[in-house]
Amino acid sequence: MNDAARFPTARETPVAASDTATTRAPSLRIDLRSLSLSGHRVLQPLTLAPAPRAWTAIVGPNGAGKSTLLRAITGLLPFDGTLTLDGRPWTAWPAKERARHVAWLGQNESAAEDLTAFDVAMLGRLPHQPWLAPASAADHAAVRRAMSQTQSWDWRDRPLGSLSGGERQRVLLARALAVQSGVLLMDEPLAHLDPPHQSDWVHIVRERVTQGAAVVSVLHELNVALQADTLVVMDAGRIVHEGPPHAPATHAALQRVFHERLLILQVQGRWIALNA
Ligand SMILES: Nc1ncnc2c1ncn2[C@@H]1O[C@H](COP(=O)(O)OP(=O)(O)OP(=O)(O)O)[C@@H](O)[C@H]1O
Repeated sequence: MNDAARFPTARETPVAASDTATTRAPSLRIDLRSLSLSGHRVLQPLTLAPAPRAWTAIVGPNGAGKSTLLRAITGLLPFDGTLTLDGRPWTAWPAKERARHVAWLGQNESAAEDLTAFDVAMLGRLPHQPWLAPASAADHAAVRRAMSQTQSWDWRDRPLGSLSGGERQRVLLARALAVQSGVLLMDEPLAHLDPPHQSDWVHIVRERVTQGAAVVSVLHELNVALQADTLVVMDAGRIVHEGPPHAPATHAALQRVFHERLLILQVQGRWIALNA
């Protein structure tokens, strides 16, 4: 029996009382003048302020600067400009408090391969735990909930290094969800996920957004990105368009940055992009 047969899908996961609680998304904002890596200017002037109760998808061609922007807005890369959380400079926040507000799932993240999947997901609770204190009942409940949502609870006792690419990604996603933060930033979260788990991911994002969170994801899967509330289209280190997925201007921007190599169609009420 596979794990999907033993565990409820994200859609079916029972909603615990704590999951219905409203999340307050602090306002995160980056005003960037420039960002250079190894002497090469990678990002041009831009501003991004992800809205609460909304899912923002960042899309664009390879090398456009999507991952760099996401790492900058997570405070992981120095740049010329300002980064604020609730109007207060990023660096003025105590790191632990900041980490309770903003959770991050990086691209191809490395993690301690010999830790169990459960312990990896529990790392998401560190910002909630006093120094050297054991995990609380609330920590256990948050981890169980996150691992059930991503259908990774089945492997909780297995070392991370023994999991397949998709299984590992679902554990790392559980770690980010377990933070229960108001802002959730994810770089290529669908990497290695099969189509049903991609759909589950969309459902999880929708649930977090309904609760009040601001979710930002860098995505190569345009068909998934077209389900977001807002698309941020990047090209050559710039944000060239920001708009809803149904807007003709958004479709035109996508066509421009992908050199008219797309067919953007509406099928059964949903926008999809085919390679042309
Ligand atoms: N350490 C580095 N030194 C110099 N240039 C870098 C460095 N890291 C990234 N770059 C360059 O910065 C640009 C933006 O990279 P980034 O990874 O942000 O793009 P991306 O839009 O996420 O691309 P992809 O879709 O291929 O993942 C690319 O041209 C890349 O080659």
